[in-house]
Amino acid sequence: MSKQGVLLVNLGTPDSPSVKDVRRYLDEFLMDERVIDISQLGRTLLVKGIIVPFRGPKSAKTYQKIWTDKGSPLMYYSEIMRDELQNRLGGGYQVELGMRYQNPSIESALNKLKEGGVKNIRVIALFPQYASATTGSVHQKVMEIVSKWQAIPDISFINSFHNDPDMISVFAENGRKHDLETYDHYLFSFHGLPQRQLIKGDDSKKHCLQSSDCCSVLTDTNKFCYSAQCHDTARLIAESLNIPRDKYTVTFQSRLGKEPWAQPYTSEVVHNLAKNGTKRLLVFSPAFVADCLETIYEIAEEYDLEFKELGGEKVQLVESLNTHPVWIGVLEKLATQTV
Ligand SMILES: C=CC1=C(C)c2cc3[nH]c(cc4nc(cc5[nH]c(cc1n2)c(C)c5CCC(=O)O)C(CCC(=O)O)=C4C)c(C)c3C=C
Ligand SMILES: [Fe+2]
Ligand SMILES: [Fe+2]
Repeated sequence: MSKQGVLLVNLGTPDSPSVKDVRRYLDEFLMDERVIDISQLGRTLLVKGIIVPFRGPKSAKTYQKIWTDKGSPLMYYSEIMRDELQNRLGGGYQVELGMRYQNPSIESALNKLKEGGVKNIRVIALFPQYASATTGSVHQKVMEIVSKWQAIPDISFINSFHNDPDMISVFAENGRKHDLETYDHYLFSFHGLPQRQLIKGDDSKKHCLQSSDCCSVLTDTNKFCYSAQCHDTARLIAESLNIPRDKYTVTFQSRLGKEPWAQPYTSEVVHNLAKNGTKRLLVFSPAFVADCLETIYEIAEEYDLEFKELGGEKVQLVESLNTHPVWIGVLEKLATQTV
């Protein structure tokens, strides 16, 4: 009997923390028209002329700080997710891992599934909240590759899983490991997105960024809004930990460039909280399923340092889903559920 195929896709990471490999990674990543969604000429000048040459060496230094003897955290956690999911699903399934940028490529993972003769493919982009720049880009790439195959099997895509109750419970459990009541305030810091992309993602053109709270409450009409899905994830984690609404803030980090991104910015909120006398800050980062540069370095090191310089005592990162068995159970559910 032929197997069922599962393709897990994460963002990707450089092959090594060398300047050359980081530049190659940034080039592929930022030349994606869904990530920097401006004209081809504008993107080429910006990415190849400015970001890759200048950001490459700076980024390489931060990658060197988080690199371990097992490699990039994003990669090794993703590999364990693949192996653990394969163990859970057993011989009736073939699970492969692809990265949207760099290695292993989505194409190589899809080819393994083709060689394995799978009868169908379930694509799971490892981003809880939908954004065109992440999940959308993964789905486009898969469709581009598979559209060239002679025999195209049944293919299904998971759009998002921002409110999965088991995923929420893992973030909550990881939060509880930190003596919640010893913190003055809690942040839910999500990866940012240019505001332009939020507006573009609203097909109705009636909701995103049209009023003060339109991107902070998830409804039927803005169900694909990245910001609204992030707010929903944060609300669910906060509710399961009994964190009152005035004790937490939803923020967006990792802004690139000068144009406006989803707000408020994590860096500004961290600064304001420190200046207003907040001493201990617990930070969840539920846009990521695995700890990576953006959590291990940006939150746990950079924000912690800046917070302390302004009078705060501690910015504590809550660990990500990583290899938690309940999270692997979520993947199993996403791989087998009827869509
Ligand atoms: C215009 C630029 C970017 C957009 C839009 C963007 C969206 C986006 N990214 C993630 C997840 C991750 N991003 C990571 C790193 C990273 N992101 C950008 C730029 C944009 N991201 C850059 C330039 C980098 C590289 C690092 C740096 O130089 O700062 C990572 C970490 C990868 C790792 O190897 O650890 C993740 C994960 C999401 C979820 C998202 C939109 C929703
Ligand atoms: Fe990013
Ligand atoms: Fe919105």
